[in-house]
Amino acid sequence: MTVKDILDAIQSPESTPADFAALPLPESYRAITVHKDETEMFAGMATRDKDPRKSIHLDEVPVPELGPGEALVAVMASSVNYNSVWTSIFEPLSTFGFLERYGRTNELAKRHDLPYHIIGSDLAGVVLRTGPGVNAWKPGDEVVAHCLSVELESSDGHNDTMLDPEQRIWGFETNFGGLAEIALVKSNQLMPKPAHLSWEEAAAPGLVNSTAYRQLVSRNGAGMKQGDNVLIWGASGGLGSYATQFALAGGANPICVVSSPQKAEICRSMGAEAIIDRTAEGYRFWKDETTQDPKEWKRFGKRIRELTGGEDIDIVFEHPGRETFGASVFVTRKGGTITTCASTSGYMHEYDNRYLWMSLKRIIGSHFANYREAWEANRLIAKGKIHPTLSKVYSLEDTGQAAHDVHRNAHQGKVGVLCLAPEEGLGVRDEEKRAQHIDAINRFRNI
Ligand SMILES: C/C=C/C(=O)SCCNC(=O)CCNC(=O)[C@H](O)C(C)(C)COP(=O)(O)OP(=O)(O)OC[C@H]1O[C@@H](n2cnc3c(N)ncnc32)[C@H](O)[C@@H]1OP(=O)(O)O
Ligand SMILES: NC(=O)C1=CN([C@@H]2O[C@H](COP(=O)(O)OP(=O)(O)OC[C@H]3O[C@@H](n4cnc5c(N)ncnc54)[C@H](OP(=O)(O)O)[C@@H]3O)[C@@H](O)[C@H]2O)C=CC1
Repeated sequence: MTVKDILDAIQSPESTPADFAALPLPESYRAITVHKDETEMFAGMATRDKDPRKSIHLDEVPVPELGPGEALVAVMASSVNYNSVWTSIFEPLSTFGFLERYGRTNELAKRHDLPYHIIGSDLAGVVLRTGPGVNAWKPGDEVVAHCLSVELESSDGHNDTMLDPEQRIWGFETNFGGLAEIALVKSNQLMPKPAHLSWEEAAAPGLVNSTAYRQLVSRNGAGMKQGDNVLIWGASGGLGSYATQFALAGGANPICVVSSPQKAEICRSMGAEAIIDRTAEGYRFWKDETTQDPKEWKRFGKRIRELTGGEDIDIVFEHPGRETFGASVFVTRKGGTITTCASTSGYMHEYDNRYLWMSLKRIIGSHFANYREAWEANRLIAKGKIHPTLSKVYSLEDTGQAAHDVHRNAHQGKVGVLCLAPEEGLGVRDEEKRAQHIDAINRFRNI
């Protein structure tokens, strides 16, 4: 039995759940990994020069043992998230520390502590096997998986599953991730695959869409409302391309920040009107490595007022971090919210706290999404209210190049990876709904 037999079953319209259940599992499969004995390979290099193509490998690995409440999924497609870039450059920490820590928690979790880390936090595919106690899913189900892995043995996470003390991001803080032909997930990560999308389109939104949903829309995040002015950094990037759609769909007014005319054009085609090209306008929020320039914050704020008819920002959708955070706090209106989920340009932020307390602003930390938020975010994709922003699609072999593109900010929207799927465009089950949304689905393709 090989993965080829699994693919044949998936591609045959006659396959039944019983056929999938009867398929023997292969002994091994191909997976994208980083290696524990290479964690020092970039020591001393500048972040920008660390090259994921050197640290990312395609290996043949054994199929992991299946535990209670878990599922093995045949992965048709996955996508590149920035967390895989962080893993591949071993910043801010080597992710092997996460696997070791997880491995110490219980007997079954020891499986995750290996000398290789199979990365990837998105997938679209087909359930192969479910472990004891799984009733909601069965072999043959077409699924996507969100990346929240929780144990839920502590009451801390019972109201909001992101608050579980054993909260981990699958494929980043756990092993057996989605950039592979087979993945191991907890069955509570599974959600129905949107029927009008191909495998690679369905695999693209998961992580960033759910994150943007919590950070911007959910009451656990900024709780955006109609008419809000929302400043969106990287508005055509992974997170930003979904934040922009949520702002537009929710009756808010996105002020999109991008770094090229081409990216400005994509935002315009999504329906945004207020767009700032940060490269063309040359903002330099830092005079040097240690000194910010409040005059530049003001110039940026003035530009926002020009675009909004004199209004300031209700919500900042933050993730660049150190480079932009001082400006983000400054341009927020009295009582407004800065919501942050990352620090791509540096995590030691500096801002003028007088503008925060005197104007009663709030900073909200946000991370991925709880079970329910991830489900709601996927539901919006399935309903055709929010669309994938897939631009380019790579083969599993070329994942290193795909991660390199994202690291260098040479990509648009989301970058997809074909795992078992032999070509793009497969897996669409609802052609009628697809036809209704085809322009939006293809908006980011091949740009
Ligand atoms: C969905 C996608 C998401 C993304 O893409 S996010 C971007 C990628 N992710 C990242 O870059 C995040 C990477 N993660 C990290 O950098 C680290 O993960 C953290 C900095 C978040 C945490 O580091 P840690 O080493 O896990 O935690 P500590 O708090 O620095 O150290 C743990 C020790 O500190 C003790 N401690 C914790 N809180 C307190 C306290 N309040 N008072 C005193 N001690 C405390 C603990 O007990 C423990 O101790 P003991 O080492 O002895 O076991
Ligand atoms: N905590 C969480 O749950 C999550 C955190 N993240 C983190 O969020 C960050 C962004 O992820 P994602 O959106 O997928 O990445 P992308 O690279 O796809 O998009 C980020 C965009 O931000 C803009 N940007 C990058 N650097 C700067 C800068 N110095 N100043 C201003 N704008 C900048 C760029 O757009 P442009 O050049 O057009 O301005 C870029 O396209 C990563 O660090 C990631 O790890 C992501 C998802 C979930």
